[in-house]
Order: sequence, then C-alpha cells, then structure tokens
Amino acid sequence: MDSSNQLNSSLSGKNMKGEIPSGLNSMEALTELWLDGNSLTGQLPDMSNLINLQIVHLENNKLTGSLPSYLGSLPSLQELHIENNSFSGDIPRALLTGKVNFKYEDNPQLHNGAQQKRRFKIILGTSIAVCIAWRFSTVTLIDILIPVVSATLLYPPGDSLPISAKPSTAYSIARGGPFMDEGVAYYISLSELEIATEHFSKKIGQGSFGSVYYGKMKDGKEIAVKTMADSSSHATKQFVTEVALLSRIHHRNLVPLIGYCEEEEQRILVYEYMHNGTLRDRIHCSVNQKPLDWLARLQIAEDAAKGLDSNLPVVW
Ligand SMILES: Nc1ncnc2c1ncn2[C@@H]1O[C@H](COP(=O)(O)OP(=O)(O)OP(=O)(O)O)[C@@H](O)[C@H]1O
Repeated sequence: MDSSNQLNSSLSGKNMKGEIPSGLNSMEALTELWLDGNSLTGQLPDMSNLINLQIVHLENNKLTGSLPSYLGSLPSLQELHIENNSFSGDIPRALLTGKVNFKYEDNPQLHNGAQQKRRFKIILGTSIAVCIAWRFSTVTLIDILIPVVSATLLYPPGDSLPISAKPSTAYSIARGGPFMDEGVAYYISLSELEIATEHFSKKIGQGSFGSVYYGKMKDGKEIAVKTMADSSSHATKQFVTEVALLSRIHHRNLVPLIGYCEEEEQRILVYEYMHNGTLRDRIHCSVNQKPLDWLARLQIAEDAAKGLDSNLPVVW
C-alpha cells in the first residue's frame, strides 16, 4: 500500500485453493495482483472495474476458461503473466500488440489467433497448389470442392472478431468523492455523559488518549466515550485538532465523532460505538469469529488506505 491510495496484493505461493473471488472487481484501487504459484481453479472473475491494475501474475495455477477481451483494454495494464494454467480459446488481440508484457506459455488449449491465421494462410496456399495440380489431371469433384475449401479457410472457425473500440461501461461510472457533507460533532454535557455511561462504569478499552467507556444515549444510540487522561499541551493540541477535524470530516472509513465535552478539567471525545471489535482482534482471529479470508483482508487494507487518503490531514 502506498501514499497515493494504491493497493497491491502479494499472495504468491500461499498454497491457496478454490476460485478467485468475484468481489475482486470492487477493489478499484488495486494496482498489483500477485496470485502466482497457488492451486487456484475456475475461471477468471470479472475484473473490468480494475482500471488501476498494472501488474497481474496468475502463472502456475489451475485456472481455466477463456481470456475476456476487456483484459486488453484495461487502461493501466502493463504486465500479465498466465503461464502454466489451463486457459482455453483465443487470446484477445490487444494483448498481443506488445503494449502489455504478456506471457502465456504452457496453456495447451490457448490459441494465438494471429499465428493461427498465418497457419491457415499456409494451408490455403498449399491447398490451392494441390487443387491446381489435381485440376490439370482430373475433372472429378474439384469444381465443387474448391469453393468450399476456400470459404472454410478464409473464415476459419473460432477466429475472434476485432475488439470493439468502445470502452467498458465500468470506466465511465461516475464516482462520488470521499467526503460526506453531513453531521457536525456537538457539545455533550458531562452530566449527560455520566448518565449515558452509568458513571463511566463499563470500560471497554485503553488507548494513548486515555480510557474508553461504553455508553448509551437517551435516544438509544450506542457510544464509545474516550476520556483524556493526559493534560499536557501535546494532548490538549491533539484533543482540539481531533474535535476540529473530525467535526468537519465525515468519511465512510473513519469512525464518526458524535460529540465532545470539555468540563471540570475533563476532556472527552464521543464516538459512534463499533460493534465488531478492533481490527487487530479480527485480523489475529482473537474474537470468536470465523477467520477472515484473504479477500476480506485485502478489502480492509483498501478501506484503511482510503481512510488515510492523502487528501485527509492525519492526527498521529
Ligand atoms: N468507537 C469505538 N467503538 C468501540 N470500541 C472502541 C471505539 N473506540 C475505541 N474503542 C476501544 O477502545 C480501545 C482504545 O481505543 P483508542 O482509539 O483510544 O486507542 P487505540 O486506537 O487503540 O490506540 P491509540 O490511542 O494509540 O490510537 C480500542 O482498542 C477499542 O477496544
């Protein structure tokens, strides 16, 4: 993951089995996909939305099916390696122009349309020569056979149609910006917070800012209340910056700040309560939940990267 909101997945040689999940297509920030040296099966999922994809390594798997023609039109694609799989059908011509570093050896059922055409031309030449020689020696079925053979050779079955210049509709989908212009953190009185947290009785965590408590507002909204233990100038600055920034910035990948409190030497931040535990717990499977699959982990990395997008000032 780099600072320019890019994501690459390096899952080479991880002994992965099964199909490449179709959810991959929603990871538009993906720039590199390394899945080589696994035991992946099935067809390629739709990847037509991955307009930032530059490098794809799928070699040494058990993938089947044909190569979709949009692959040759992915605007950022520079490298595509699919050697030693079981792909079949014709290779999209756009992948053979040299623009993409394309490696496809050891896919016995995969055909290079251009080479196949040359082979047909040679066969056509030979057939005509044989026919002419035969024509001079006999007048049996030749008059019928020549038009049939020519027609078959000029339009070989399976020769792919020219690729449409029309771009995939996926590229033209308008996407909204990362900011949502709604909600501003508001002031919550200490007495209100004491009621909501039952006098700060349910501690749910501890961070560098201070202790975090569970609470429930009068309207039933569940909250995480961060109390500031440190009264140093650095902590004060952090508090002021966090309130100022998070009041303005709402992003679907950032926990929403609901309100704040500054009373009787107390500095408190009130966030929306997140039910699914911490990311750390989920990643390390320390909660009683099913382990996350690699796609979910990749999605989390992408969402975290979006939250840290360079357009947002970050408080460390
Ligand atoms: N919005 C929330 N919903 C549910 N639990 C939360 C929430 N915010 C914090 N917690 C709990 O409180 C703990 C401490 O959170 P906090 O954000 O203060 O620190 P941190 O992110 O763990 O570390 P740091 O203070 O260094 O950023 C978390 O690990 C989590 O268990």
